Amino acid sequence: MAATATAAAAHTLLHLAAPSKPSAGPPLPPTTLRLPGRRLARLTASCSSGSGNNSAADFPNPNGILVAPPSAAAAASSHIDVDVATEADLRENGFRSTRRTKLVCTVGPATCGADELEALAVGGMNVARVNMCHGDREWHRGVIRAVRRLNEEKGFAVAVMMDTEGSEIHMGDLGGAAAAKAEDGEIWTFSVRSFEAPPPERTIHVNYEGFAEDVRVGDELLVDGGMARFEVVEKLGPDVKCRCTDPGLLLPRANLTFWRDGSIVRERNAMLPTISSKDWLDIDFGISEGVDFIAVSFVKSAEVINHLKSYIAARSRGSDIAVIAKIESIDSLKNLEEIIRASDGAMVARGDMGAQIPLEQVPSVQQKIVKLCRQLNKPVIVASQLLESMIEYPTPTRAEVADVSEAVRQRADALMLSGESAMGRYPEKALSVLRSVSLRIEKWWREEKRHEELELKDVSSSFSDKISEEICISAAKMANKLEVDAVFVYTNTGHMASLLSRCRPDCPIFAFTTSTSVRRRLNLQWGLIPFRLSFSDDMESNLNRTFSLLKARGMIQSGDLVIALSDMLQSIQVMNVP
Ligand SMILES: Nc1ncnc2c1ncn2[C@@H]1O[C@H](COP(=O)(O)OP(=O)(O)OP(=O)(O)O)[C@@H](O)[C@H]1O
Ligand SMILES: CC(=O)C(=O)O
Ligand SMILES: [K+]
Ligand SMILES: [Mg+2]
Repeated sequence: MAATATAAAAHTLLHLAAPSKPSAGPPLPPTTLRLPGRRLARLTASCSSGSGNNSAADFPNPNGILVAPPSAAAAASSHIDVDVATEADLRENGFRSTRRTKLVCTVGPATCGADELEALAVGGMNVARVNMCHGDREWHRGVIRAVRRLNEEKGFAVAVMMDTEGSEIHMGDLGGAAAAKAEDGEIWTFSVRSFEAPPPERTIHVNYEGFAEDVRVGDELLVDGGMARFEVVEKLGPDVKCRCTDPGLLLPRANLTFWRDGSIVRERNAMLPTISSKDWLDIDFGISEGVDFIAVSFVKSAEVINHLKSYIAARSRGSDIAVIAKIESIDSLKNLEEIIRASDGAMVARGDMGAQIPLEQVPSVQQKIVKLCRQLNKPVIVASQLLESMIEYPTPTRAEVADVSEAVRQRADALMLSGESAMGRYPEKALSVLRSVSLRIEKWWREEKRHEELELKDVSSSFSDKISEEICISAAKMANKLEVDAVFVYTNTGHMASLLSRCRPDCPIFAFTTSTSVRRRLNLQWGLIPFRLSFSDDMESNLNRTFSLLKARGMIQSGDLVIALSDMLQSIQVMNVP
């Protein structure tokens, strides 16, 4: 095999040495890539020049190697698409120390500029989230396109997630104000009337028509699950007068719940649709902008997920958008398993969840959802308030670091920043805290050789899928016992890569796929390093080509021990890189 590998390497290198564009530039020494920092940004900034407005134009990556655009399938045989942030991580830290936990950043006013987005990508953002609760479609379009441009021009593979607004009860947008402060004893008016901006003083619009009818004098009104509390003192037609009993900050479009005798009141509001008419328009927008994930807020049942999935299948003609169920309401907890089975992944949306169940139940619910998702082979994101204090301060609290550590220790696929990256003062610092805490806990876990005693139940329904599942379980065991450097998986749909990720092996998983969109979606899953590469069903030649391409970029070395799997052949091989 060594002989063929050398021949293949020579063949491929010939291609690399003769790029079709003179602009490829001289190769840069690998040591010029450093994470974190702005250096990479400046280095790659020149890459965009000359690509004009042709988004599919070839461009040299920082290593001087020509990288194929997604559409250049014919020319792709000697190309491999690698995320520049991951490549730098691999070069700097080696296989064993790459980060396994994925990072999602909510993009907002603090991070929507091209430079800020690039800084997040350099800092390890795997998925950019836009929240349709805030901003208008034009704003979101700008962000989605900026992320795409970053990927095309600078070699990142950041996926885009659109999060629906949902139709739970919430306040209006405060007429443009960033926040309002409610003080103890003040009387505020919550009204279903619409107001010209700015609304009268101490007046809040409520989006739910039935609000004034459903509440009763004496009810307790909670803003964002307890950021501020009010007691209903008087009802006057569409207006409800409330006295502030727990002072706090009111943020635009904050969630509202009302409580009676210690229980949350869910009368007609329980009948609100999960996907409102505005959400459907947003979903159409997301489909046309080609987002990778749609996260559905306030999911109540599996039915709504199935409905959305068939809508997407009919609308998006082949391009696959993954549907993530946000677990944040009492109903979603009641129907948890069927919802997760129907979805392509789940989010533990602790913000609203904490407003619907007692706070002390949130940690155990989180653990339960993370475990269930792992069993059902669905990626899971732990979200909200991970580093809340970093909205204002440059360092996290000890408790926040402990919370992040716990989510990493539970081996959630991904962690998410909300306000910290959307409107906080230190988005890059917050991301770097997630990154360093993830790396540290993952390392500690490996050093302690803690392979948790999670007995993985069968997930596959077809016999062929069962074979893939068993291969992945065996490969992960072998990888741990033989202490291999990486598992390579050649996968068309990404399924075998996710089955491997589910086993949470000690080494990273290099997932090779022919599809740009599959590659972006795999970016949400634990331990996967997705590459785009065209390959055949001849594993010998796939491996030789991959080895020489990765070696040429300094990402692997002769002698590295690798296990290789393929979902076409359902094969498993163990070998040293020649
Ligand atoms: N596109 C945006 N424009 C303006 N502000 C935004 C935007 N996205 C997020 N924010 C701000 O960041 C805060 C946190 O974002 P986050 O996405 O967690 O929203 P949220 O209102 O808590 O809703 P959700 O329950 O869907 O997470 C928001 O309350 C809002 O103030
Ligand atoms: C993320 C989200 O929607 C929540 O925590 O409520
Ligand atoms: K939302
Ligand atoms: Mg929410």
